[in-house]
Amino acid sequence: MPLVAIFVEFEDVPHVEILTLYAGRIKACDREEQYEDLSKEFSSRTNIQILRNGHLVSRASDYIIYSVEAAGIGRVVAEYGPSTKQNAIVGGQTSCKDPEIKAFEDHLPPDVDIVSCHSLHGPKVDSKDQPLVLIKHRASDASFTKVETVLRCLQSKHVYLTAHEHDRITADTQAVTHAAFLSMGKAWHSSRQFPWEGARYVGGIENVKINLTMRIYSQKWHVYAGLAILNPEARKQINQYAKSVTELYKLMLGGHHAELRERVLLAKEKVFGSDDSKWAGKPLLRDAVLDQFSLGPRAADFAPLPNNHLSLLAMVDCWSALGIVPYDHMICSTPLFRLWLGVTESLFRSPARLDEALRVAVEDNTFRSEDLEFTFAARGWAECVGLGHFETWRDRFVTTQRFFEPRFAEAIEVGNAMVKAVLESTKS
Ligand SMILES: NC(=O)C1=CN([C@@H]2O[C@H](COP(=O)(O)OP(=O)(O)OC[C@H]3O[C@@H](n4cnc5c(N)ncnc54)[C@H](OP(=O)(O)O)[C@@H]3O)[C@@H](O)[C@H]2O)C=CC1
Ligand SMILES: O=C(O)C(=O)Cc1ccc(O)cc1
Repeated sequence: MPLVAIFVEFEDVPHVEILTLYAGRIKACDREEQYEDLSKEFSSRTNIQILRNGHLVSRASDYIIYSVEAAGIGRVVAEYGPSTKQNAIVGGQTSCKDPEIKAFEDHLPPDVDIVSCHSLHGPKVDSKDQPLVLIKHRASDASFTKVETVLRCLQSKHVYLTAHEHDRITADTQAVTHAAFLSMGKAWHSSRQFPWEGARYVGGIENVKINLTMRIYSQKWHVYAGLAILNPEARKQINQYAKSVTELYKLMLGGHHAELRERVLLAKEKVFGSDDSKWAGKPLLRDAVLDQFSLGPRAADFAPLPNNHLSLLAMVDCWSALGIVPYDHMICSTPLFRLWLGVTESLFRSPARLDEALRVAVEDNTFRSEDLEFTFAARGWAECVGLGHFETWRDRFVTTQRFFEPRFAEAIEVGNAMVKAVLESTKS
């Protein structure tokens, strides 16, 4: 069965793996001006035919995947959708399904089936065993089976959801997780520091914060903007995260240790259970694994500076306020979310670590200004998402991206190695 993709920058992102892994015939296109370059690039791939535009791809293909910027899906489907071959199957790989499904419903002929998908992992992660969401929105069983047969080349774990369930879960997992990392990056940028050059950010938890922040900022802004701004479920989550950060920071500033402790422990109980029953049998992450992936140099006897872990305390406070139990979403979680939950867990699992963070939060003024920058950053992202301002979102992202850019080559390598090692070590 011919498979078609309308996208494409041929980078190592999940949907592009289909081009590598699927052995059947594929027709693909990018924008028309990319035609010559793409044709040259794929000239040696006998099963892949590059066409000039989406009309030519659509009219000749049985299964079409739209893999374009989420914000552009309406425009692109409006253009090519009416050219879809009779009785074909159409799907999308965008990170937010609400606009995608709307575009299909608005612009595809009624005889066309709709089955969407979403690979829940980013670049340089082997698609094998990672979650792949499949959405049988308007399709016969036979069409759905065809899609599963094609996508089986990814060797991912198929997760069956509706579009609405998909958006709700990815708002809880991806959007709010990204908000935390985007805020860390912005705060470090505002303080003009590469965190791995300072003593505060040493050790396993800090390596995760730094490496994942670099991973996000080294990618394309539209992926993160799309899943935050276009997902109708995401706004509330991102807003709550900013609110949690602000309120905890105020308690810290005011020296309200008892109140802060009570609030954090209550959140811990709601999220992790009163008898810690929500933890898995073993920790999601092990310090020994994380400790290896430092971007900065480390002397053997180097002691990390105390850290109140505002970003992690706020995460649990946010989950608690929204009634989110993150473990419920493991079946369709991204590696990034699992790592973030893992470091949160490692702080909250250890009463001594948590007590120390709460003590530092109130008694230690060393990092007040950095935490203030982090609070501003979280509020800034939330406001931007709330207003739905794509351009402001892009500018906020790109200026910080530029700041870190000289360090990306090294950071991406270390970050990829960390994600790979953690995925290996958590296989069971
Ligand atoms: N990056 C990731 O890790 C993941 C991304 N996704 C989702 O997949 C989608 C694509 O993301 P990604 O591949 O990273 O982004 P890219 O920017 O690399 O790919 C989108 C491509 O679509 C092309 N395009 C835009 N309009 C048209 C058109 N009219 N006809 C043909 N091609 C067109 C763009 O061209 P041009 O650049 O010239 O505008 C671009 O090459 C997004 O919705 C993203 O949210 C899903 C899972 C993971
Ligand atoms: O793991 C993450 O959250 C990532 O950042 C990578 C990513 C980005 C967009 C997607 O739609 C899916 C995965």
